[in-house]
Amino acid sequence: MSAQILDGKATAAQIKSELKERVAVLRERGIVPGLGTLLVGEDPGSQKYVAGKHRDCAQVGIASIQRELPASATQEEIEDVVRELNADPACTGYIVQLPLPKGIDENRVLELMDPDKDADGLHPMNLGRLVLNEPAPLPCTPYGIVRLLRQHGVELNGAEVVVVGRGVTIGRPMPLLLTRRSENATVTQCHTGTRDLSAHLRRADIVVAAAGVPHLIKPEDVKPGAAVLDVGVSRDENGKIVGDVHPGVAEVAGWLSPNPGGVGPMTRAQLLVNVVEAAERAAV
Ligand SMILES: Nc1nc2c(c(=O)[nH]1)N[C@@H](CN(C=O)c1ccc(C(=O)N[C@@H](CCC(=O)O)C(=O)O)cc1)CN2
Repeated sequence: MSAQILDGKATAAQIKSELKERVAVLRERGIVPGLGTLLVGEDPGSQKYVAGKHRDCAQVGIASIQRELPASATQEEIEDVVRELNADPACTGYIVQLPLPKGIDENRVLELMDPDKDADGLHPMNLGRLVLNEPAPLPCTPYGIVRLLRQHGVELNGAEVVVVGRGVTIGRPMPLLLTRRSENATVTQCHTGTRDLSAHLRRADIVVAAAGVPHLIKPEDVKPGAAVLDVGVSRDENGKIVGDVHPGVAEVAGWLSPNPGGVGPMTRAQLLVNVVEAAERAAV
């Protein structure tokens, strides 16, 4: 038996069509939501993701503000653009595409952002609000995953979830989201220091694989019927995506998110949700 597909492309398309209507309502009131992006360097993956975000904006009627700096940009040059986006009234929300080049203090850049314009939910103030259970823009990939699971009827309430990874965009915030009362899952966070990863994985009803290690999750590690989300992105010699999940997992899992076509489009859709919600909040 083959796993059911957690179709991120289709779910994201549905979210975008709802957002298009909400943006139209805002525009009728003279409010134009605008997403800013700051891309530093020439990483082809990051360039592709940013281009995708602006394509999505065009589809739903959100204005685009694109800022780019070379990989040689200094901390000060990057921070100057952040200050500019903070002050730009046309930019109602923005993101700094991560990772930033080596030698740049990413946390200092994130901290300098206006938390009210943080479309990624990664500003320390907004991550703190998530910890405190206060309203805040939610980190895009983790909330995209929650919506993808809900859309496909995967039960979160009481589920045993294993998150593999501890990065700032997914691994750290994912357990915070899943353990809220509204999701009510039990989460084990695993990482490169976990002694017996397979033992944890075999107990999981849901696996979120965000380690960036090609084919880390093997069929024999997965409980039959589990939902498996492949979030890892490595590239082969032709630039093709290789996920964290071995293709054989499709024969064991109950649900599987393809990669590409699973969590990536949901990350982008959730970004638009954050931009629209911020514009709606500001309009009241
Ligand atoms: N500021 C941020 N930086 C990064 C984030 C983030 O949420 N905020 N997450 C990742 C990259 N990311 C978003 O920026 C992202 C990853 C993947 C996709 C996507 O649509 N992927 C497609 C495949 C595209 C391809 O062929 O390469 C898919 O999965 O179908 C969008 C956004 C790190 N940085």
